[in-house]
Amino acid sequence: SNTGYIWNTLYGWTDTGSGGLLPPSVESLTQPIGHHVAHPDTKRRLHELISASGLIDSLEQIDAQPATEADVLRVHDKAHYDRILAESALPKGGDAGDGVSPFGHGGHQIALLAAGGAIEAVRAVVAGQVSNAYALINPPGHHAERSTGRGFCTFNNGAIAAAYAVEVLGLKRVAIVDWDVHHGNGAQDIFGDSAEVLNISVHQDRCFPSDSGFREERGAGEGHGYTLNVPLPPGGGSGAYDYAFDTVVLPALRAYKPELIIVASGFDASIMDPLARMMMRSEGFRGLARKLMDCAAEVSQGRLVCLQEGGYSPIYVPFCGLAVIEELAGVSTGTADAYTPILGAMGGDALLDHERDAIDLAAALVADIR
Ligand SMILES: O=C(CCC1CCCC1)NO
Ligand SMILES: [Zn+2]
Repeated sequence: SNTGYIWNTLYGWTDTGSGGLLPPSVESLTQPIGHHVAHPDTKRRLHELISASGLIDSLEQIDAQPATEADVLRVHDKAHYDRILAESALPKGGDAGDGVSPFGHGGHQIALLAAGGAIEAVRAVVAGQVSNAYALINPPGHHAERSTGRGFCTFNNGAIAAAYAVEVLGLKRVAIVDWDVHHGNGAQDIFGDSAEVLNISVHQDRCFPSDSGFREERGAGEGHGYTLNVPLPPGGGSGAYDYAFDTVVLPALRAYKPELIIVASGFDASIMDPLARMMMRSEGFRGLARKLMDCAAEVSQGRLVCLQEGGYSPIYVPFCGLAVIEELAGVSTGTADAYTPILGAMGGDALLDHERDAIDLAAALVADIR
């Protein structure tokens, strides 16, 4: 059993501009700054830790190929695709669609390479070339909707990969498990009326987008019941996430029996992340990966593909990612997370009553999955 790994130098060259989160503006006195929260250095540092720890020697490198227009148009409308290409041709590039998701000149090439990396990982896992895979792709995708990009996402990498698995590889049931701390609104928008893709999102309640991700959003028509949202109160750690996975995510996967599990793997639920208020540590993410691997072994012949989404702490994302990819590969490099003594002592891992109550309400929705 071997683990596929995707990285491309261009994923480290996305141009997130000179703002910290918003573009700099003299009018609003938002100063320019060296690193935008989504600066690609964070994900490049994860790649470098995978290399420096020696883990990379246990992984099978898979080469990303750019997604084609046809790949993108399975989930996005042509107007979105055409606008991204047009803005990418501008000297200073453009924006994915919400005004806070900049990309540089030629950025469409990197966005297509991210989507293509997701496709290649799914292709290799379904073909049995590797037993599971981690695609360290960038820019992320899970906020991108059919008609627009948003939340730093240009094309919905996970949705493009899921649609490829269904329409090209002929799979009948694909599950997307989104443990990024923000709501997986993109797959919900794209697959909301389909039972062929079960979309499960565990996220901080009303963090981003602040107006979606509620339990009541369950899909429509054929898709009713196949959108499953698990909003968590702020401040949750591994107690909340483990309980959410044990009582909602894993039972939903056992009921649905997907032929492939795609993970929208963001590390912005970590205690060090600037864009959310959860308290996960690297060992907590390792535990979620283990739970999904055990469930995949039961239901999807072990087929599990992790796609990088968010994660904004250049200090801590490397250790969260290393833990997950070590677990996928069944390898221990002996690289202890040096931050555990400090960050592990900050509390937040106990499951609190209000977290349990919120998760129990989502658990009731699993009954409608068949
Ligand atoms: O990591 C992300 C991006 C969230 C930010 C997008 C704008 C403000 C919050 N989504 O998963
Ligand atoms: Zn996120």
